[in-house]
Amino acid sequence: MFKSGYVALIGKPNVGKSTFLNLMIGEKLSIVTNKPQTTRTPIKGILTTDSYQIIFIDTPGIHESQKKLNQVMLSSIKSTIEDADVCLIIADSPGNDYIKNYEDLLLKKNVILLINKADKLTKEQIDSIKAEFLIINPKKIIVTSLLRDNPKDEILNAILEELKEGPQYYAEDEISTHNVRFIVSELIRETLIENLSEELPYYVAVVIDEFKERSENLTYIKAIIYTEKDSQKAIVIGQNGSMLKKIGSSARKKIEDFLGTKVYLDLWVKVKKGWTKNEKLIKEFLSE
Ligand SMILES: Nc1nc2c(ncn2[C@@H]2O[C@H](COP(=O)(O)OP(=O)(O)OP(=O)(O)O)[C@@H](O)[C@H]2O)c(=O)[nH]1
Repeated sequence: MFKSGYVALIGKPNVGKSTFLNLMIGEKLSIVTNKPQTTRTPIKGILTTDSYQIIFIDTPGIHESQKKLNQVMLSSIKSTIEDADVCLIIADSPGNDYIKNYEDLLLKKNVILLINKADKLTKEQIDSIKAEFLIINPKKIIVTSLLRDNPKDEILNAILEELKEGPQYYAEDEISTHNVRFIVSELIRETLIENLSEELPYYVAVVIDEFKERSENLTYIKAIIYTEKDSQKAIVIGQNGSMLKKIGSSARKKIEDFLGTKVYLDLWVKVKKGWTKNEKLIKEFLSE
């Protein structure tokens, strides 16, 4: 019997959703950084074997803020939960009040609770996390450290127990339905996050403007970094262009690793005033 289904990854910012996806899929599909809320668009990772196909959807970290940008994220989380066969909630500390907002939706779903970062948690903390999630009645609770342990098989078995017989939705060699351009734009955004101070990355969007395979060994990529204000543009560029140069060289190496070719990366910085408050622009910038 061939099993298949969609698994939604849910959790607060920074709990380890991207680390999880990378562990399960083994490819750098979703960006991993130590700053919260770096995942904006759901990313699908696909795991296919002879007997099952699991499609993971990475949701943006759940956030309480009412800002426009976050409202777009919240509705995307709810629709991801609705469409999912299994909901995998990841928590890394007590304080998960947000779950009450999703109680009705989640009670109708097969929920697996993954308590991550056990390497840093006390027994009391683990118990209080478990207690907080009782209201949504998880089918299974896994306590682990995604970084220290290798819980891939344990998690897979828990997911497979909840999945039903189903078709193979995607070809075996597809690991993501996101196109290469999107992954490249995420690698550039990851580099921006690594290099800029706390706040700024949330006002920055990356759009791939040109993507050309000049030869078998060389890819030309022109990417535009949009900021909200002139002052932010100046920070991204840095003194005499030093910051942009640093970001460009570090992002280029990541993209070369990912594509397996040499890359000519042409980075431009432009100001799009107030884009994080404009729903149309948010959708345009964050779509695949
Ligand atoms: N100590 C410890 N740290 C971990 C573990 N798993 C993940 N981390 C770290 O937690 C941080 C956040 O991990 P991510 O995978 O980016 O988290 P995320 O939930 O995808 O974050 P956003 O996409 O920003 O919401 C990174 O610095 C990880 O290295 C773990 O088991 N133990």
